[in-house]
Amino acid sequence: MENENKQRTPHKRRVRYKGKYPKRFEEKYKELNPEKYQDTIEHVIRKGNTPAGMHISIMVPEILDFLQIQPGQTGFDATLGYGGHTRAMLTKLNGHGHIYATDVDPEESAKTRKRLADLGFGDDILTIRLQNFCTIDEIAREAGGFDFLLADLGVSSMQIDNPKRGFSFKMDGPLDLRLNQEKGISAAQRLETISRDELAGMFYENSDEPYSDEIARAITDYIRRGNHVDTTTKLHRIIEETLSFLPEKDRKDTVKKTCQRVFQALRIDVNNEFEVLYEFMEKLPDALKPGGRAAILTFHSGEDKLVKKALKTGYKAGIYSEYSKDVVRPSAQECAQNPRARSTKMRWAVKA
Ligand SMILES: C[S@@+](CC[C@H](N)C(=O)[O-])C[C@H]1O[C@@H](n2cnc3c(N)ncnc32)[C@H](O)[C@@H]1O
Repeated sequence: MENENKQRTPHKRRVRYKGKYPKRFEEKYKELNPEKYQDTIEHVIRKGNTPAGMHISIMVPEILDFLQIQPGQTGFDATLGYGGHTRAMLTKLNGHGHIYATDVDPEESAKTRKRLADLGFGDDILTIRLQNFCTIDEIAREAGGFDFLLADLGVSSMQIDNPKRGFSFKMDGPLDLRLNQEKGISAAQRLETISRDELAGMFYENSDEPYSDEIARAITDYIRRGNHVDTTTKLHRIIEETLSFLPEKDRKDTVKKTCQRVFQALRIDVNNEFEVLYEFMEKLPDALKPGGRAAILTFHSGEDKLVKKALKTGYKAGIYSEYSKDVVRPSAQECAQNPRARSTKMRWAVKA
């Protein structure tokens, strides 16, 4: 009875705990300032993640071991990115020699140029060009040929993690996928004009997508009804709906893998990745000095097949004295620490 007489206090809902880590890319103020918040960065890396605005370079010891860089040599880093490999190679030069580096991303390469200059790697030892690596012949002419060369293909973590670039289906953003947002057309624009058959062919040829036809049909039907596939979320949803016929137990995983393949196929297309890689591999032998060493990291089977074939053909023609008959893979420990290393394959060749 006593209880009934007690005045009821209205139940107050507890405020939901939002967690102490910022979740949105723009809020990651500590991670986005790696030089300032070193301990936060180390903590994120120890947990097996890549801090926002940063890229963890892959297979650094294996690359350095193969390239055998000596002070006084001239090298080429075809894919500057965050500059981690460039920095490691510069350190091997010990203040003597020169590295030329290219990247097509104006936003990230400007940041990397500053970061490396702040570390003491200025124009005297490092030349950075906002240029496609398929112009390797021009740069080799200027440099007088290369003793060592690295190409770490694909995209950097900074590009993947920045929702404004549209590389990841996991974050909402414009469906762009260009490495240089100042040139060419975005993936969204490409989808506006491409035919259904060509789109299905693109998904199949660039990424071996098993549901190429179904997804191409769903996208082109959606556009024909007057809609635009202009965000990562819209494309993700279309893929999800297209695969809704799958048994529930397999669906989530298949949708994820399909998204990865479809986004990759579009990225390859809007950046002409196979065309420029083919041109680069054709020009590579003439860019190397006799005895010059080249290492190439690939991240999917299309790239790897192209690189493997070019090196094998060059070896058979006597252009290379040695080449990697088997791929070199990152260690299990590296893959555990950096999951983005898992799909990496390294191939190499030595100019005769
Ligand atoms: C995997 S990241 C390189 C990361 C770098 N090795 C590091 O340690 O930070 C690949 C980079 O290559 C650039 N890239 C891709 N294709 C290119 C091309 N055809 N020409 C020049 N740069 C390219 C991308 O913009 C990206 O910055």
